[in-house]
Amino acid sequence: MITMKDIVREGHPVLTQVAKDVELPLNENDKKTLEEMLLFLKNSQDEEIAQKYDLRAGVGLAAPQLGISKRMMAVHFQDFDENEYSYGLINPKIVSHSIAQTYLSSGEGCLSVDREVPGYVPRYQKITIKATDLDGNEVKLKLRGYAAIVFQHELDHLNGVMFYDHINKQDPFTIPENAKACD
Ligand SMILES: OCN(O)CCCc1ccccc1
Ligand code: NI
Repeated sequence: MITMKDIVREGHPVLTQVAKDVELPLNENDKKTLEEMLLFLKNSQDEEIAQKYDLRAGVGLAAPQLGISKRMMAVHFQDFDENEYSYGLINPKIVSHSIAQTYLSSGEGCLSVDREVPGYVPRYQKITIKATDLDGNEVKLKLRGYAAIVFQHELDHLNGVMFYDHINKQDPFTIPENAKACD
């Protein structure tokens, strides 16, 4: 099972590389990795398992965070309206997005960053994503608010972008242009 020792931390070059497309159909190895990533997220949100294995709770994970520079990501979370999102996605891409932006007033963190980096992280308020899921099906997801934020955080990892790259250097808490807080 994946534990925190498998997660690379900032400074590792894989986190700033652009990950490569995954060959389809998914080979057994990539499929197993993506299933393990989804299981890690579920484990990290289970109080007992997280405590037993000292897991930091995560709502998403991208393959580069395991040192695997491939365009695969997993998400497992409920948004503020209790919609459930639990996916292993391959070669995800944003096919459209709003002009309007959003951000979490609490800022963001990252399992690959062992420090607080304060500041608002501006993100598109609405995005439409196309990807292939673990069963090999084409999925098209229309996301907004918190769900849009989580998916964009993971997609950034596939492009070697960290959440703090978006924080305004002059004033980390300046309200991003045409943005409304998500929470
Ligand atoms: O890449 C996943 N990760 O480092 C875990 C935290 C994910 C995350 C945290 C705050 C807002 C959006 C997404
Ligand atoms: Ni992250």
